[in-house]
Amino acid sequence: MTAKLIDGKAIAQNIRQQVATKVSDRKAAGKRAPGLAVILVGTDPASQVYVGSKRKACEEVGFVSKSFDLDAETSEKDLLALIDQCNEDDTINGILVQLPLPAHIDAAKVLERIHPEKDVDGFHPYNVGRLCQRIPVLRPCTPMGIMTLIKSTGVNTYGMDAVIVGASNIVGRPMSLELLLAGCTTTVCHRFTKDLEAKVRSADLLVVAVGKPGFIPGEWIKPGAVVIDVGINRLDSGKLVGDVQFEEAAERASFITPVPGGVGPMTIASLLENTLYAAERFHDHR
Ligand SMILES: Nc1nc(=O)c2c([nH]1)NC[C@@H]1CN(c3ccc(C(=O)N[C@@H](CCC(=O)O)C(=O)O)cc3)C=[N+]21
Repeated sequence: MTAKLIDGKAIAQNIRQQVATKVSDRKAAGKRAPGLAVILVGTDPASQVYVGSKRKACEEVGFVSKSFDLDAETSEKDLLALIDQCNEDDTINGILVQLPLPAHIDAAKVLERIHPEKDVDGFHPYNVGRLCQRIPVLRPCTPMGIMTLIKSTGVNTYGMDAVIVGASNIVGRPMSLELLLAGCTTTVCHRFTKDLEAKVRSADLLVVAVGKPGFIPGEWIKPGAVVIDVGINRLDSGKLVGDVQFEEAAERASFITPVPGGVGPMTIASLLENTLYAAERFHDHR
């Protein structure tokens, strides 16, 4: 392997430590600990694991985490009422509704109900629009964490050709806005893209978020490229792998993220940063 590994786990741990220090300083100054409401609808085992690690991370840095576990049949109306209640609650600085939601609930409607100042996932159209117009406030957590990883490499992103594979609302689209803001020329690929191979081969910076194990062959990586793998796929063997064929890609890339221990831990670190930011910027008088 010739690429340098980007150690997301260590970088995330460092951010968590910095957030914890700021929280204890706030407490010493007589201010309230930031509060995060974590709302889970249903009992999807993967969602339960992710929500559990977010709650644990909150407590580790000294936040107050408020858990709302609703059963899978909860109506949209009841969920909206809970969000209204969290919007009103001065002890809550951030609201996270774990996705995916059950099919009978309109997720876009739910996310729009969260007050933009408490939208620590950065999914509200207001916050996406702010990022689009180069005046970000609360930024979507996974792309924000990826920007922190890219900065850690010291590479200059200005003028890079960036290719993003996957055009979801939670990763691919906001990722393209972040990279545009960082001076890249960005191409977003999706299921209708012609000649994906040629586009990937042209990438100085590649971000892959499709959720298919080994979807990008390692030979497609341009020598010296920076490779960010957002996929987390569990194989039947129990092994976790990304969307990029790691060993082959690592022979060609200059920097590459591992799975696990790459992008995943950064998503949670960004959530903590956003919650602290919301508390300081919008609710500091409390
Ligand atoms: N409203 C909302 N916000 C989210 O941020 C959100 C969501 N819904 N729904 C589900 C996805 C998934 N997600 C992850 C967070 C951390 C890891 C993580 O820490 N992964 C570790 C461990 C992987 C493992 O062992 O499973 C790693 O990659 O090293 C992964 C995935 C946040 N999500």
